[in-house]
Amino acid sequence: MKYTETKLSGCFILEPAVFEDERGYFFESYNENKLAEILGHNPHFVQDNQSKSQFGVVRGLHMQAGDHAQAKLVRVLEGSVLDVAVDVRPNSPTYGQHVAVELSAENKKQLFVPRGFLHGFSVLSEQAVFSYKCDNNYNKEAEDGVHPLDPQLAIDWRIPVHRMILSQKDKEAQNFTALYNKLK
Ligand SMILES: Cc1cn([C@H]2C[C@H](O)[C@@H](COP(=O)(O)OP(=O)(O)O[C@H]3O[C@@H](C)C(=O)[C@@H](O)[C@H]3O)O2)c(=O)[nH]c1=O
Repeated sequence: MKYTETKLSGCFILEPAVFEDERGYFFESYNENKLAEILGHNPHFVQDNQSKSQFGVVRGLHMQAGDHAQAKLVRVLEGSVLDVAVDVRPNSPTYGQHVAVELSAENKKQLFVPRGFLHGFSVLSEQAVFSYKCDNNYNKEAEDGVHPLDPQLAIDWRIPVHRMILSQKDKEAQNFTALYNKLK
């Protein structure tokens, strides 16, 4: 497995070794020991999620607060997405910075998003099936987020604004300053 730490400490791009032969391919989509070696700690994943979305969908930016914070190991089973992680760890030197990585069924890349990050993705292909592991359970009351088009974050989702499809919750999400004031 190849891996690269992004400019945001603890946030890693993983590239599993893919074995191809006349039947197709094989790869380890998750290996606890290898991941623990890369991260230097062993996240205990307790929930797997899967969603399907059409072109232009932007899901995010989401997080769960406090004791309900979640680290996520994310990948794409069908299509391609631009996956975005924003560092909102209060004392982090890269606070407010983000990384954006194209994840696809084709490139089989994964992103490990630590606790204390906002996370979201946009769908670049006609459809995309997105899959992720979480190290803490879903808790509706602990959900928090920031509008994906927040001007301070200035994320290029690589989708024309008039084609973006957002949930009602995401359309109504607070701005980055409001989250900052809550977390500080
Ligand atoms: C996230 C989640 C949602 N749900 C329910 C609540 C709601 O009725 C329905 C759809 O939820 P949402 O609109 O929040 O789904 P979605 O916008 O896909 O939310 C997800 O976005 C990505 C970017 C993330 O990082 C995830 O952690 C999660 O926040 O599914 C669960 O039952 N369990 C869960 O873990």
